[in-house]
Amino acid sequence: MNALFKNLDFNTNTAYEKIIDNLLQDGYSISENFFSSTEVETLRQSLLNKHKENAFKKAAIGNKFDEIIVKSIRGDIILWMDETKADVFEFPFFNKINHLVNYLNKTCFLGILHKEFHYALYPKGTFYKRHIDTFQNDGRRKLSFVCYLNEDGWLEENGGELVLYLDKNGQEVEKIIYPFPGRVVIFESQKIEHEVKPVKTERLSITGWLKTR
Ligand SMILES: O=C(O)CCC(=O)C(=O)O
Ligand SMILES: [Fe+2]
Repeated sequence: MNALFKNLDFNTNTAYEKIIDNLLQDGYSISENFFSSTEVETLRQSLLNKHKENAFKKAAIGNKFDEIIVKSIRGDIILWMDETKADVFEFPFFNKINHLVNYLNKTCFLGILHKEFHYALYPKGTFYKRHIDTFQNDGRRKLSFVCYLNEDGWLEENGGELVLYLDKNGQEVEKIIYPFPGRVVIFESQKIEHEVKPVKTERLSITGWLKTR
């Protein structure tokens, strides 16, 4: 085997292959149990601990250096994560993300070089109006990633569904996705408009972006 192919030698991961197939076909993918219930529980605790320390800020429209708060557009509060300071709560999260990113880079030549993630908490009554993630003048965002950290037994009536606006042969189709714990949604940042419907119960998540150079 020559050096190039040796580098590409790795085990096929069926869950990741499904994500890739779905992304190529539909522009989005939904994975159930991407994170185990223990991992979700740990990350939820991490989020809630940091929230208790008042570390969360009102989310902004614009990138993280450009904080114009527009409540009529989004009402979540967020905290950017710092991988270099990841603690025992966050370590398994970044491990899994890096594993996925390596796989995507090896199999799809996506060239993901950067990533950014934040915790998000949507208090009761808040929402995030229809938008596209690259409106925040960050064209490097390739894939958007959301994982839900709500408690087991989250009900559809709690609201806060993510709606993806898809194009099916020139017709707009809505894909409704409930924020069930452990569920991960990945979609093409530059293509898919989406919104978070008003929540009736506090809604917890981590949102992030896989970015090219
Ligand atoms: O939490 C979600 O389901 C999506 C959040 C979102 O669209 C964003 O933060 O840009
Ligand atoms: Fe978004």
